[in-house]
Amino acid sequence: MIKVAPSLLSADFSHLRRDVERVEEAGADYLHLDVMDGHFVPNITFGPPLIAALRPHSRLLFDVHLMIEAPERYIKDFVNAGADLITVHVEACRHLHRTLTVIKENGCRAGVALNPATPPQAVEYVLNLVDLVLVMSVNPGFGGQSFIPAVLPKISLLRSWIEERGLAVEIAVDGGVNRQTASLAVKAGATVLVAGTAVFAAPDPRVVIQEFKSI
Ligand SMILES: O=C(CO)[C@@H](O)[C@H](O)COP(=O)(O)O
Ligand SMILES: [Fe+2]
Repeated sequence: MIKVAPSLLSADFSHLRRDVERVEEAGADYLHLDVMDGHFVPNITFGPPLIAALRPHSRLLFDVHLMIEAPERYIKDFVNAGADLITVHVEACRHLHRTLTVIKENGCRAGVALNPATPPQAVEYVLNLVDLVLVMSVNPGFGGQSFIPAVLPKISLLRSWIEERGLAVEIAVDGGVNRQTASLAVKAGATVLVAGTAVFAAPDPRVVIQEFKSI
């Protein structure tokens, strides 16, 4: 069954609680929280206080996508804020194995993200440590960009490694996910669809979420 993770980046920032409740009622599985620091990516969003403020109002799995340099400095803050899954970028971690271990030791699920130009081999030796691999299908930093189809073979290769090793690792695809690209990503082996614009700009998010879940 495909899981859907609406990205809060495309919500109405003056009505965040309302929008979170809306996607939860519409059948979302995760709430995808894009944290950006203005260094790793050219944009700044929000941090632990906002996540902590939303936490009491939702039972969704809080999926925190850290687009920040040296994320190991902030793992505890995001755990305390209520993250259930913390995903770090392979490009932002000097000691990826250690950072993923720290996330797990803090009782959180661990994810690792790959930019479009990063080869899948970059996560080959940590696949046994993670719960999720996040394949970026846009260059991170902004919502509303177009899906880069060149990442599809990367999803397929990761899926084959996961199957060969008998691991229970989700593959999420993030960026430019809409009706067409969602099908391509699922065919390639993705099991989690992150979507901002497609969900929050839709007249009825429920229709989109249910469509994605039934692919
Ligand atoms: O991490 C990111 C962007 O860096 C994503 O989570 C986007 O927020 C997805 O937005 P859409 O491409 O679906 O509008
Ligand atoms: Fe994201």
